[in-house]
Amino acid sequence: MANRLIGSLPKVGIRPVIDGRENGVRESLETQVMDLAKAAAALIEETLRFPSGEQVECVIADTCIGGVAEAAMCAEKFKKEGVGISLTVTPCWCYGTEVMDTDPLMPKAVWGFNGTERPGAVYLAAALAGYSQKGLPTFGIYGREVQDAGDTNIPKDVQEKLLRFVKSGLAVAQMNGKSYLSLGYSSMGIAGSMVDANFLQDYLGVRTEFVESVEILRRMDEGIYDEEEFQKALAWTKENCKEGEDRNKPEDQVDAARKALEWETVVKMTLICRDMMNGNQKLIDRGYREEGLGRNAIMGGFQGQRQWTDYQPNADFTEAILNSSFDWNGIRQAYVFATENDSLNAVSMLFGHLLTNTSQIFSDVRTYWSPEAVKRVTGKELSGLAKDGVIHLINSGSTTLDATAQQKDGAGNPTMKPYWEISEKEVQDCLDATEWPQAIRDYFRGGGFSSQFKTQGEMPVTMCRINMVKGIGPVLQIAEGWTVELPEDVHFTLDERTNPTWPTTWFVPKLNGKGAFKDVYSVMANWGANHGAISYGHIGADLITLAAMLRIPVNMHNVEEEQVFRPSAWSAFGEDKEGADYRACTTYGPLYGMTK
Ligand SMILES: C[C@H](O)[C@@H](O)[C@@H](O)C(=O)CO
Ligand SMILES: [Mn+2]
Repeated sequence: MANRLIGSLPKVGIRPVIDGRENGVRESLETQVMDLAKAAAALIEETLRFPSGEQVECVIADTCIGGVAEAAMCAEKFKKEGVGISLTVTPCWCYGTEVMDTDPLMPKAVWGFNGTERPGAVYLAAALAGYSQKGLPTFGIYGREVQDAGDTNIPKDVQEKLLRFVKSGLAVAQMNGKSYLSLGYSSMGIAGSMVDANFLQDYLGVRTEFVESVEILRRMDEGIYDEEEFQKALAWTKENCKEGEDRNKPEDQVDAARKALEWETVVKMTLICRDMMNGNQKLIDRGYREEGLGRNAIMGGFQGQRQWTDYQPNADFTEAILNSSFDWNGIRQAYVFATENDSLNAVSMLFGHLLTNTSQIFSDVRTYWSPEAVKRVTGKELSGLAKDGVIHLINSGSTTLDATAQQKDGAGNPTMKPYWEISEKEVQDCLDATEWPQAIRDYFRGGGFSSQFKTQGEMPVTMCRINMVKGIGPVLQIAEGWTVELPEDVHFTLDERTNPTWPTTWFVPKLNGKGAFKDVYSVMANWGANHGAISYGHIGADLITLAAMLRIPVNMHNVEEEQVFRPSAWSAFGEDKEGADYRACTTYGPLYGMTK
């Protein structure tokens, strides 16, 4: 599937730099230097893909770069090719500031080959000194073990840093120039839904498209959606989205005709919200060119509660389907679509999506259950990973159906996969593991249908959240952990106490005995907002690298210190990594704008 956003996907520029002394030195190194560049390109292209499924493409400079002229020619080529991040590689001494990449917006790294025949590491240190001196924070990569000259094998520790840098750098480059579609504005006074357009612009290069929810009504009333697709989608929905038990009070329950109307409405809402994000040629063909162009949105948010949901069916179906890796058109890249228009959680979901290529979970961080409290209300002991307590993650709406954990990895473990690895059977299993009870009319007077499931099985996951703090700006918090499956009777009892018609994920954070991670309770007590974005896998180290590129300090994480990979300049801000991170982010400020 092709990238559905306007513009081409960013490429990885590789800069083989070399000692410029001709008549001997340079000639003796040309092959080795270029071979290193090719080895790095091969690793990246063989390993990484975009969320759209497209291959990551590397562009190597036409020549080795021995001086400023070749550096300028390389920069020119990168501009023409749409390069979004740069990786400089070399095994030898080069002339630091003469060959550096001076583009202030380009995430950059330097890999200094650890070999002693030529002083690659000395160049690395000199180059990083230059980048620090010029205010261009750059990642330094240096393998732990000495390699023999001409060895183009990339050691595991170098691979890990190369790929971490490239994944995070490509995430930065993919966000730049795209939009956040804000449908409606503030929801129930949730601070994250008071969309901060300056944050999105200055830190991510993302513009905010504010659209009133009335636009959805206009398009429904005037038929500005693809009728043929609507019929197909409605039939698929009736076939695959089974209504669950109506848990409304009898006096709030509505008849079959009203429910049928609500199903039609929520399916139309899904088509319309998707069209608003990324357009639809069918609308252009019918003369609705402006609507058909879409808003180039890489993420979106639906205000939902209140106003709209006091009047119209809620967007739980829309949010759940858009966030999933499939719909009536088949298996496809997930969208990033937040409920309650929580734009900060949308950004957190987008980070996870761009780093893992998988769909995302949006949850309230709802309840901490201690083993004692569970015992008190269920009579049962928590055990296994859950033995020290669990956190109930649950929110109506925008959790991907992939979070039913019906997809399996090679070893048969529950997982959430990039869409191109998901089978038709797994899609059906995800759908069959989900029911769609009528929305609770106490909350959603206009009705609608909520996705109801529980995450079945243990999966490694990472919950993160961007929080906005006046006086600092954005901060990021990260909690790696696992989903757990509680015994059915325990799950039922706990779930019934809250909103059993919504999707539940039981979460256990990885504890390290320190600070916010000294116990499960402290993780919840230190969570900075009502929402968290949850992604498959332990991706905390990738998130830390990405945050540093964006100059967003990390206020809480449970990633092992040796995995923390930030630009080399961060070490100049002090030995205490957390404080240094804050000082560096404050010093460099947001990538695309100014803080004041
Ligand atoms: C009670 C509110 O209506 C729910 O939506 C609440 O659980 C929230 O999701 C608030 O973030
Ligand atoms: Mn919520």
